[in-house]
Amino acid sequence: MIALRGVTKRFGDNAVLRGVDLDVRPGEFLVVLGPSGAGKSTLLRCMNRLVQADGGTMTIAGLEARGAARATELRELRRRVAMVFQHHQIVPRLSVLKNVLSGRLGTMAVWRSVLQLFRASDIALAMACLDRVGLVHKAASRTDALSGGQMQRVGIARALAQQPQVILADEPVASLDPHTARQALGYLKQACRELGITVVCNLHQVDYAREFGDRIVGLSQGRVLFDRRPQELCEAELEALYAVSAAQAGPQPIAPVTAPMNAPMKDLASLASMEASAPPATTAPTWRTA
Ligand SMILES: Nc1ncnc2c1ncn2[C@@H]1O[C@H](COP(=O)(O)OP(=O)(O)OP(=O)(O)O)[C@@H](O)[C@H]1O
Repeated sequence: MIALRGVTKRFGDNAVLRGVDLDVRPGEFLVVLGPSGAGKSTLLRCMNRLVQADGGTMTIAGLEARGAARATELRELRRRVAMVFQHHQIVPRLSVLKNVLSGRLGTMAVWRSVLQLFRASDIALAMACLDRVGLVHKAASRTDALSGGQMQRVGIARALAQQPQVILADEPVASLDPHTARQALGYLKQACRELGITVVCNLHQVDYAREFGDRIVGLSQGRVLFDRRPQELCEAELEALYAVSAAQAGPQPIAPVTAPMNAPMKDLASLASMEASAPPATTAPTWRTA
């Protein structure tokens, strides 16, 4: 489902990804562990083209990366690959249902999405996704009336509403208490098991990685340090993974992320325009239907 070969990315002098090779099978739940600054978020953003990789090849959900991306190819990628973010990126003033429905925008004509003319089948699907995360009873509530854990479940329901082949989850439980974190990861894992969705999930918590991951990859300084099944992962490898960052122990400024998905979304119309917009033309790879 996902095959990365020699993926590189640098920001100025900072070589963030230094030749990442990675294979993820369909329906697998892969956890990426690594110290702060290892390049975990950058890796996910390269995978769905929020950030342009400089080099290497990527095949994700049947789309192959070579050359510059066209808007239609990017739109197809965004349809097949959903994102779940640490801060959910949902629209607080909208209802829970409308937030989940925004996961359908990539499948709609732009004029329909601007007018928010959702089909009855989209609404039924969104309700089914809310049911999956135990939030049907909140469908009509304003999203800003929910708890952090519930908001993250809305984010997961929105990703599911996209009917994606792949979900990329970037530290989805970093702001949640242990109980709600396990609950959210449980819903993602369930999507893997029951719907066959492939999940790549960045985490900081080794315990959760062992509990939920089918495989755990350690990323350090932009390279894969290990690739293990949870039961194979040993303490020495974990120590090596985090020793690098301890040795570096200096302030590491996190530059502002320029990708639009990281900015708060104002309304569904802005979501629609995001879906339709292409990234700036660069020398980076394009997506082709395989
Ligand atoms: N848009 C950007 N412009 C410049 N540098 C960036 C940008 N995005 C990330 N970086 C840099 O890339 C490096 C890796 O950042 P990234 O967020 O991918 O790491 P991470 O492993 O996800 O860290 P964390 O666990 O703290 O989120 C950092 O040094 C960061 O400052």
